[in-house]
Amino acid sequence: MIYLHLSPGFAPYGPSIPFKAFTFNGGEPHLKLTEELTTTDILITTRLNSFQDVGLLLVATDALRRAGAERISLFVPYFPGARQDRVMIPGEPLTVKVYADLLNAQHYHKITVFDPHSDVAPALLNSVQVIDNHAFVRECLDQIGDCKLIAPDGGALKKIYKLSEALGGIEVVECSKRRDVKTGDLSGFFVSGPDLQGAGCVIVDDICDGGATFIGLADELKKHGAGDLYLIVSHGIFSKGIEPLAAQFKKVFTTDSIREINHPILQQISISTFLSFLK
Ligand SMILES: O=P(O)(O)OC[C@H]1O[C@H](OP(=O)(O)OP(=O)(O)O)[C@H](O)[C@@H]1O
Repeated sequence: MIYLHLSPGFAPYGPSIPFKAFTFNGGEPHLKLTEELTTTDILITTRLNSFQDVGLLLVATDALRRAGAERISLFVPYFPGARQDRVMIPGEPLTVKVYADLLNAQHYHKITVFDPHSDVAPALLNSVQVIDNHAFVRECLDQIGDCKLIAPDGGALKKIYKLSEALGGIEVVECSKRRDVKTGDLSGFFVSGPDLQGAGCVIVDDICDGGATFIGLADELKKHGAGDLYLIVSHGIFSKGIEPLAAQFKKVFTTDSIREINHPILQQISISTFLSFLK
């Protein structure tokens, strides 16, 4: 197997098939393979953060097939549109299915995703492989030490209990929040259970976007007597930057699945660390 690393600097497991990518003046993505393929078994790695990224992936897949590739797999750790996995308001799209249909139409041998937001994307994809967040969280906890695992909302409960079991039964504290369907605003953070008595607390979740979920919950955890607070998120969008999180958390851990970002309280662990199956 050889790799085609479509996102520069991302997931460099081995040398990439050489190519030149550029955008035409009209905005269309374009790509040209600059050497003949030495094998027909290819793994494409890419971030898919925009339709431009998807466009490049589709033309790259076509170029590979025309150059003789027979078995093409895809590694896309952050699956796009994953949070629009249900239609809450009439008139909205089911975005996760739009992306899944586009990728399924490419007939990839296997599509590998990392810690998807819900079961919906994996259920929609043909030949999918899901990598859970266990190895990633274990590596972060090795640096944090004793702590309680915080499940930020009802949607995270199933995953966090599985994680706790995989990590030897770390105590889970269940929390909840309310998100307004129309505005997306958050309210009503709730921490269950007795006073936390200064215990270190680690919120584990799949995505940090603006961070309101975690900042609101951090306030509530402190009111419940939490000690040092940590945040572990598989996919760091950080659309409002790290600074608001820095006021609440001693350290934030994430991967480079979406982008690279530098901040003194942020530790980014390369996604490639957890992908032994690719070697
Ligand atoms: O950083 P933020 O902007 O606060 O967003 C992060 C939160 O958003 C996602 O959940 P979401 O609220 O969409 O969960 P749901 O799918 O259960 O509604 C994600 O799993 C986080 O919990």
